[in-house]
Amino acid sequence: MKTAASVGLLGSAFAFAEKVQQIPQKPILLSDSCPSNSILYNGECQPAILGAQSTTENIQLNTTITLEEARASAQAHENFPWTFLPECYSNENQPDPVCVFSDQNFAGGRGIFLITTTPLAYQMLKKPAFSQPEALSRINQHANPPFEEHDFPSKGRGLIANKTLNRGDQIFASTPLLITNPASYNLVESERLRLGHRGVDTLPPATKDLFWKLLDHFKGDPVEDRINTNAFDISVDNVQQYAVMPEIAMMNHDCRPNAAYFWDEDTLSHYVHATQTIYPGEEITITYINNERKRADRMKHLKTNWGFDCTCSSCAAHPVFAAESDARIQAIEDISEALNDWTDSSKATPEMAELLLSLYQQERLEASMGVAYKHASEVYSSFGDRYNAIKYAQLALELLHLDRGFFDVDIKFMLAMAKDPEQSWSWKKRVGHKRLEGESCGHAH
Ligand SMILES: C[S@@+](CC[C@H](N)C(=O)[O-])C[C@H]1O[C@@H](n2cnc3c(N)ncnc32)[C@H](O)[C@@H]1O
Repeated sequence: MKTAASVGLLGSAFAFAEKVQQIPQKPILLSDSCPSNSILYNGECQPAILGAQSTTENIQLNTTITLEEARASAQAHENFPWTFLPECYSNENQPDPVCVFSDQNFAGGRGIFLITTTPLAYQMLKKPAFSQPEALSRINQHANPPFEEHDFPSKGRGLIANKTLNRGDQIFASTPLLITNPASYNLVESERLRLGHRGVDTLPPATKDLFWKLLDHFKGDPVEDRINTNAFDISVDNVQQYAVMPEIAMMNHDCRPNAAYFWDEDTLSHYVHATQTIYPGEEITITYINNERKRADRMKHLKTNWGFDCTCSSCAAHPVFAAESDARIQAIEDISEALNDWTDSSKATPEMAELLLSLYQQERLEASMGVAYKHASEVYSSFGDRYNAIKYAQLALELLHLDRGFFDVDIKFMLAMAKDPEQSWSWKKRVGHKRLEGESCGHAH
């Protein structure tokens, strides 16, 4: 199940933008030992920003310089990490300036721009994605993709498989064209938009084309609209941000998807893998939402946050089938809760976990089954059943990796479980618990 902290399509940022108050500015002040408009980097004060002090009515654009001048200024400073002198804005609501930092050399020349504060931008430079270019050797390999673009009448462009994909096959792994910090919504709208436009202007030409090819669903400002339609919710150093990867932005939503994605903070990359067999001609889909909820709730969420009427098969199902599906979703929630009960009065049994797995499969929720396998592994462990605990830990590991990435905490637990269930905190925790009549014994075998 996707949590609030995991990656997901943006949507909510659009709603958030509407609520932000726009208030007058304050002069930019930087808080290190360097003079204003500079930053301590590599032991030297370097020009960090090209400042513009704002007012609600009027941005003082006369303080800005052309892109070529910004490039020349950046080049004039040895070891300056950005291709252009960053442009920044601040105000009372956002005293820490928000700037556009652009690096055209990032990811072998694909480029990237960050709209964020100076400390966070420089923090990002420490990631292997920036500091060890070889960390990206498996990323952005988009030659001979296993899919083709296709136009769907009800939902626009999407991707269809052009070869059989098996569970675990990588569909792509991409770095973002841009990462933007929600703090930018504290700026007055015209400044926020200006940073976005400036950022796009700084991208290398081929990457800029990828940006302009993106869908603008809401038909507002052309840059912000493309960000709102296509951005994913990501986390960098525990700060929630939004990122646009043009490849995954071509994938449509399905409440019962056949692919899953995760964000890897070290490589600043977004991975997409098949979670089941996908045959040539089938659309490759992801979910934009937590899809373990009832149909009306899913449809409302997609309409409110993404502005579209979901047309996937589980949204379009006959009311009778939709009601059966909703009942299974309710059962998934109830059983998961029962399996999570580790008190002495817990009613959890391995049979319950088997039912949970069956419900996930019946609901075609394979992409998020990792958590169900984890429940199964733990409940078998709690009754001292070593081999079933290992079997389900192995299955959990595969699916959790595909859905949550390399460093998820449950992955660590399942790795340990697969190795030695006897060392798990859950081992034999429920041995001796009463099981319902007709069920097999609750003792270790
Ligand atoms: C990230 S884009 C996906 C690619 C998009 N179809 C395109 O042509 O570029 C998200 C947009 O695709 C459309 N879309 C995605 N999934 C859909 C679905 N299941 N039903 C209807 N529209 C969908 C909506 O317009 C949504 O705002």
